[in-house]
Amino acid sequence: MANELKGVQVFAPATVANLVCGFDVLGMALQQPQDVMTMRLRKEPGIVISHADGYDLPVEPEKNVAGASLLALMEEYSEKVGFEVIIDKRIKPGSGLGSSAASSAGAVVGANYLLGNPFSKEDLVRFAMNGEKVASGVKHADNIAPCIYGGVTLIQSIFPLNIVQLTAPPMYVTVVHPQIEVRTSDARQILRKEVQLKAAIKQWGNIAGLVAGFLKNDYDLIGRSLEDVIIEPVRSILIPGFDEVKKKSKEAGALGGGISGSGPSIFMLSKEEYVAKGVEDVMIDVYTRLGIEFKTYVTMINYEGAKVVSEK
Ligand SMILES: Nc1ncnc2c1ncn2[C@@H]1O[C@H](COP(=O)(O)OP(=O)(O)O)[C@@H](O)[C@H]1O
Ligand SMILES: N[C@@H](CCOP(=O)(O)O)C(=O)O
Repeated sequence: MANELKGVQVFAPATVANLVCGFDVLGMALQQPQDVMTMRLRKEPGIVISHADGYDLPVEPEKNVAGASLLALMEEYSEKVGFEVIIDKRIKPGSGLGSSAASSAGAVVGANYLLGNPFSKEDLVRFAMNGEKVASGVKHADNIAPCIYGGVTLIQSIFPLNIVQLTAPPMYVTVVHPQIEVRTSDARQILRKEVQLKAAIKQWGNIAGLVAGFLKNDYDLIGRSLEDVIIEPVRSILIPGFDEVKKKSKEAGALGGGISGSGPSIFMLSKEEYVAKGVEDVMIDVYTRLGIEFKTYVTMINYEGAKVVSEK
């Protein structure tokens, strides 16, 4: 039964997908930045979307990732319903911080709450994957899953969907977002479709090592496993300053890191806050010298995920 609520405000976190070696299967939710969405039930069926963020994004439901996700949810809901969605994006589209996932996930989390929570988190991931299809042409779940579940997630299988929520020790995440746009669809287009067996062996060893490091709270193992021999060599050429940021961040004590999602954002993991702040200084120095506009964040893993923060 739908809640007799006027409306809700939803926070949906940025996410770091891939986590270096786990292309399309690993992802982590961040405490900052977050998208803010205001949603309410409409008496008439249908979806009305507006943006309060100045981004020139489509508002036709089937062209906006939030709308596409809500359409999937409405198809499975037992009654005809309608939603109004006001999106205030704090995660810039094309950032590599799961902008499309935040809008998709926030929309279905808010809708589910307004309907009295009839759907499971796994259902919500399935619905929100329709938003990723609009954004990048592919129904990947490695941003959506951590955005909805929080923390760190593993997509063991996409079809059928099997999400494994991992434990992970507290870590600082330093992010630099060079203000250039790298669309996920483009960053997928340039990838080779086949890999060498030698590279595959190294990659799946790193994925297993990274997952084991998270589960064992083993920071050294996490650091040693943050290596990508398949995707990063191809995509890093799209990101000016990448190699220098990576090298100098490690020298500053970071555990490791790499491209956030499909880029251009770069993330680095650190055990201590002072190291995370030193890594931020490295990032500021590199992009100031390159003369490229950028934003930085020093944040932590968000163990909660997208949530309704207030009722209107
Ligand atoms: N509500 C929305 N939020 C973010 N992106 C959207 C939204 N609706 C449509 N899009 C499209 O999705 C693309 C952003 O997806 P993507 O390139 O994956 O960015 P990110 O890497 O930040 O997730 C943009 O090009 C934009 O046109
Ligand atoms: N696995 C995807 C992740 C895209 O993340 P985003 O934050 O750039 O949307 C990919 O690498 O293509």
